[in-house]
Amino acid sequence: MHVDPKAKYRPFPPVDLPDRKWPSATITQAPIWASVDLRDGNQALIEPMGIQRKARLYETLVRMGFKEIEVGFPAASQTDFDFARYLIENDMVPEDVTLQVLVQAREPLIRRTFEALKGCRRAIVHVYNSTSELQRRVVFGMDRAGIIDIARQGAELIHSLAGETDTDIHYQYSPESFTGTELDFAVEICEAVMDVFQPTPEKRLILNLPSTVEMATPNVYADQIEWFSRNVKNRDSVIISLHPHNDRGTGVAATELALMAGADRVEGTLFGNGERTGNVDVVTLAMNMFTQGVDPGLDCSNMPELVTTAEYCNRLPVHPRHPYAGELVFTAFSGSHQDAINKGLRALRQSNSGMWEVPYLPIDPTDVGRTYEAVIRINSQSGKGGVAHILERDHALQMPRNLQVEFSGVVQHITDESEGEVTAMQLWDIFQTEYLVQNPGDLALKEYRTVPDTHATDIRVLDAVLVVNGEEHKVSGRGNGPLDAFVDALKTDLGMALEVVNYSEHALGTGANAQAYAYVEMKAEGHAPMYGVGRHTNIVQASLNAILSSVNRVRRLNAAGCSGGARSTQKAKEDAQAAGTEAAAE
Ligand SMILES: CC(=O)SCCNC(=O)CCNC(=O)[C@H](O)C(C)(C)COP(=O)(O)OP(=O)(O)OC[C@H]1O[C@@H](n2cnc3c(N)ncnc32)[C@H](O)[C@@H]1OP(=O)(O)O
Ligand SMILES: CC(C)C(=O)C(=O)O
Repeated sequence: MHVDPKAKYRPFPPVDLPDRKWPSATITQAPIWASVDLRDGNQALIEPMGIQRKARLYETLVRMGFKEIEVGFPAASQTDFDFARYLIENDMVPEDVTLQVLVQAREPLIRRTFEALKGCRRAIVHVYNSTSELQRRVVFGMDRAGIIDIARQGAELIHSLAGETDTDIHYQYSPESFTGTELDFAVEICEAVMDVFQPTPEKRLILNLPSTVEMATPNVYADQIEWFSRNVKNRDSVIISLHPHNDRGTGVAATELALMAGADRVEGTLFGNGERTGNVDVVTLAMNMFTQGVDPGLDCSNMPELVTTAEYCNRLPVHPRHPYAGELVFTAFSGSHQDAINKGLRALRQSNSGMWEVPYLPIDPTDVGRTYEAVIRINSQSGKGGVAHILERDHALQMPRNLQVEFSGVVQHITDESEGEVTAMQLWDIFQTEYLVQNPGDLALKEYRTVPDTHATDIRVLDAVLVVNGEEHKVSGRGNGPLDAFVDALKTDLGMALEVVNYSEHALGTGANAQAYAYVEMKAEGHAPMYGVGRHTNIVQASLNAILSSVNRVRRLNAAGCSGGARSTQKAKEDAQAAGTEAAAE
């Protein structure tokens, strides 16, 4: 059924603020943060937290550096009441942390809230009532004056109870559904509440302007906040607080623009848990500041622990793509990204500027307690850079470029067929199978010796014993060095034209037992150049092994009836078996 959106929804009217200032502002300092995980986050859960889960989350919030924490709605549920008591009676509120509690502007609920706070050193009592045109009409059936009366009466009772307690009470008022409230009315009702609480620059009233439902583009929220901030009286006696939700998926953007518009404080939750699409995600906000060089004043350096705690307490998962926190957000599967990351990380190691500059990695994963290990992962979208990165990282291989190209073709063939990921361990297995491990029918070098040629001073003779399928035979060749002589010996033995196209080597570690790797690119008759890789404590033997590795790969292809360049040995065998040939046989 087609729904005509024009017939059902109307556009949000713009705010009349032609000289708006916020578009030119930048965020240069962190706001006052208030966590509402234990209240707004909790009230939206399928299974609300009990005391034990609340306590675990509370302790995490304190460790992160939150100084204001809304711990519940004590008049609404016994658990929330008991939790406030638990924190107070067990002296779990650090000197610099203030507990905040929410209450509707209703007398019995307010009285019960003050009971929950008995013995608390300092607290923020947060009172709210809905002010939007829609709620006035359909929920409360009241005009503006009636709604102001609810707020004023609630504030008066709170003010009077605050005078009777030893707790240092701070006040917070929310014109709930602020984004759906006419701005002049929002100012009017807030000023009515200010008249009751009489805030001063020394003891400011928190005016929390919630985007209870996100109803418009983020710039509209910023306009609303700038308009309010300019028009409310005694601006220096109020703290303008944001409480954004995320219905349009732009809660973070709206918050950032509203901070540019002059807000002082932000209420939100870890990873954006909360009603419907959630409250604004304070972790993303904090990390967005961090990555602009602004200290957010919230410690997110152990992100895995924050994720584990949030998932445990909320019994909801954090999405693998969640900014800064998701399992996959520091991972690249695609080839060109891997290549750029690999080059960026190398350039970073060589630079000493200290500035983070790696393509596709907006932040250093170690800043949030993640490692580089999982940055590059391999599937069919991956290229040579990623493959080379993992083999260098885990096995210190310095693969020449052509070998990278060749081997990534082998890997891609496998990942294309499996449609899955190849782990770092599997990648190493594939590499070993392709280049380092003996297959049935492969030639192995048992021993060799070189002696100077009696006829020419610059020529050496190499005699070697090769083993194939357990049987030994001798080969001999001449050349201007051991490699050359070994290739000569193999040409004669196999009756095959062979030529070394490229050669490189490197040591792995230092000392007498250090291994060396040799990489030899060989051209065999009827085949594209193919690499061989050899490993040994003796560099000459490593090179000879590399030559044999390449020759063996050619022989496997020949046995499978194939010619060409990089192909998986496994695949060649499968093809051969399918064709009724015994690939591995001599
Ligand atoms: C946007 C937000 O997140 S606001 C926070 C919302 N959180 C919660 O609601 C979770 C906890 N709430 C509760 O457990 C319950 O709603 C309670 C215990 C607080 C109240 O329960 P009940 O007394 O059964 O009231 P219920 O919530 O069903 O009804 C609301 C009544 O309070 C009135 N009301 C609602 N909000 C307010 C308010 N902020 N101030 C004054 N009156 C209010 C409504 O108009 C309605 O009045 P009516 O009975 O005359 O129609
Ligand atoms: C009580 C208020 C601040 C609230 O939770 C909201 O508007 O979302």
